[in-house]
Amino acid sequence: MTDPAGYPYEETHDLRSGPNLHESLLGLLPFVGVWRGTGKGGYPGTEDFDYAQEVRLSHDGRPFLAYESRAWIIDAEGRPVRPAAREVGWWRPQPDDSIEVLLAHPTGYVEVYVGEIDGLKVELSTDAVVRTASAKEVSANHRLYGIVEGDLLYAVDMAAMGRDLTPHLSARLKRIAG
Ligand code: HEM
Repeated sequence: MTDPAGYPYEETHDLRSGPNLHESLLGLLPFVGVWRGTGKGGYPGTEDFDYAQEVRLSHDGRPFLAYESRAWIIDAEGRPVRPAAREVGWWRPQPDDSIEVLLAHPTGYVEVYVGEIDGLKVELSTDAVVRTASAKEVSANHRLYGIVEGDLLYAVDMAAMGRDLTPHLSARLKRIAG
């Protein structure tokens, strides 16, 4: 029995169950799911690092995807060292294959991206990065996501601490559900 006080609508990362995918999300269908894998990161002046990450892209039948990501630093054997970046937000595809993405971070940033969906590729550039007074200086980010051999690959370039866009992250994630 459902909890009478619970939220009454279903959300899913699995296209075989739950509400029908809104037709405006058809171009993003290959991205819907739960993904897990590892990546490498770095930035000038900081030590390179390895990380693991889980990303969930889900929908509730409306014309946007819910996006959640949790990452953690790993050692050379893949063991967790400490929790790292989290981000949550929304992917909002538009009728002309452009896309608007909003992301919020616990490190004090809110980002608005604009970009393009091109087949199995989504390319995003920040239109605005707003940060709290205590956050480090980040002025722009660029992200490229792609489905390659069924995996979710991405790379992030970041303009921070007075630098232009410079590689910060790249990862390959495998579908673990959906
Ligand atoms: C998978 C996601 C991410 C991971 C695992 C990650 C991890 C790291 C690590 C380990 C560092 C080195 C210094 C430190 O430990 O603080 C770092 C630096 C930094 N990261 Fe990330 N990060 C991620 C995503 C992001 C995102 C999305 C942003 C911005 C919106 C960001 C902004 C920064 C900044 C500003 C620095 C400092 C650079 C400097 O001091 O020169 N990171 N990150």
